Amino acid sequence: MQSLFAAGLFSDQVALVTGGGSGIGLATARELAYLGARVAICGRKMDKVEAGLAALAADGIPAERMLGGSCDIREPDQVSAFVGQVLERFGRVDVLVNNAGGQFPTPAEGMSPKGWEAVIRNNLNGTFFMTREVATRAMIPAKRGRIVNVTAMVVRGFPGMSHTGAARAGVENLTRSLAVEWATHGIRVNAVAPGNNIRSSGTAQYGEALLEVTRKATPLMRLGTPEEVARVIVFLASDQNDFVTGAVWGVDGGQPLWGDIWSIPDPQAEAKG
Ligand SMILES: CCCCC/C=C/C(=O)SCCNC(=O)CCNC(=O)[C@H](O)C(C)(C)COP(=O)(O)OP(=O)(O)OC[C@H]1O[C@@H](n2cnc3c(N)ncnc32)[C@H](O)[C@@H]1OP(=O)(O)O
Ligand SMILES: NC(=O)C1=CN([C@@H]2O[C@H](COP(=O)(O)OP(=O)(O)OC[C@H]3O[C@@H](n4cnc5c(N)ncnc54)[C@H](OP(=O)(O)O)[C@@H]3O)[C@@H](O)[C@H]2O)C=CC1
Repeated sequence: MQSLFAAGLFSDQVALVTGGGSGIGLATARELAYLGARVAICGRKMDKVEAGLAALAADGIPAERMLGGSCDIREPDQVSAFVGQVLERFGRVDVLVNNAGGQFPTPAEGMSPKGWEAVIRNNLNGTFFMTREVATRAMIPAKRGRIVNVTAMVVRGFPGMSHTGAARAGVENLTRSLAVEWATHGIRVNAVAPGNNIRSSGTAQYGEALLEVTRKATPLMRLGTPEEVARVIVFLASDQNDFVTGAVWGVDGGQPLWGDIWSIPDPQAEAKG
C-alpha cells in the first residue's frame, strides 16, 4: 500500500473507527493502521467486522494492532461496552472516526414514525453516544483527541431521504458545538461530507442506474472512491492538521455546486406542463 502521508504518522496512537468493517470505514482503518495506529473497528454485524479484520490482516497489519467488536452505536450500553473493550486492550483513544451510518430512500409523506426514528437514531444519536463515551472516558482525561464525523452532502437538503438530511445536518452542527466546547480539552472535532457519489459497499445497494445519475451530476464526471474519502478523514485526524476544528470538508467532485443530485420526481413538473 502507498500513502500520501509520512510513514509512522500515527505510531503510538489508537484509532476507533465505527462501521470499520466495510467501505469508507475500512479504507480509513486501513490507512490509519498502515501509518502505525492500533485500530479498533465495530459494526452491528460481526461477519462484516471479521471480514474487515481479515482484509487488514491480508494487508499485513499484525493481529496485535487491531481489535474488532460488535456494537450498535444506537445502544448506549453497547457503546459503553465496546469503548471499555478498546480501553482495556489499548489503554487510550487518540482518534475517533464516527463513520457508521445509513438510511433508506423514501418520500417524506410515506415515512413512518419508526422509520424516521431509526435513521435519526442511527446517524445522529449513535454519533453522539459514541462521541460522548470516547471523550469522557479517554480524550478529556488525556487532554487530547481528534474526532472526525462522517456525514453526507446535505448542503442542498436531501430530498428523497429527508430523515438522513436532518440527522447529518444535526451531526454537522454538533461538530461545530463540540469543537468549541472541547477546544479547552485539546480535542479537535471536524466532519467529512462525502458526496452522494462514492462507489462503495454502501452505495452498491442503490444500483448502477442511480449511481450513473449521481456521476452525471458530478462536475468531475466520475464517482469517488472510499480511499479518497479516507485520505481526507486521515488528514483531519492527524497532528499535522492542528489548526482546523469545527470544519466540514466535502469530498464530492464538486457535486454540491451543480446538477440534479438525486432522482426524485421533478417538484416543478406540473408548472412546467
Ligand atoms: C447513489 C445514491 C447515494 C446515496 C448517498 C448515501 C449513501 C450511503 O449512505 S451509503 C451507506 C448505506 N448503507 C446503509 O444505508 C445501510 C444502513 N441502513 C440501515 O441499516 C437501515 O436503513 C436503518 C438505518 C433504517 C436501520 O435499519 P434497522 O435498524 O434494521 O431498522 P428496522 O428494521 O428496525 O426498521 C425501522 C423502521 O425503518 C423502516 N425501514 C428500514 N429499512 C427500510 C427500507 N429499506 N425501506 C423502507 N423502510 C425501511 C422500517 O420499515 C421500520 O419502520 P416501520 O415501517 O414502522 O416498520
Ligand atoms: N458511499 C457514499 O456515497 C456515501 C456514504 N455516506 C456515509 O458514509 C458512511 C460510510 O458509508 P459506506 O462505506 O459508503 O457504506 P457501508 O454501508 O459500507 O458502511 C456503513 C458501515 O456502518 C455500519 N453501521 C451502520 N449502522 C450501524 C450502527 N447502528 N452501529 C454500528 N455500525 C453501523 C455498517 O456495518 P453493519 O451493517 O454491520 O452495522 C457498515 O460497516 C455512512 O455513514 C454513509 O451513510 C454518506 C454519503 C455518501
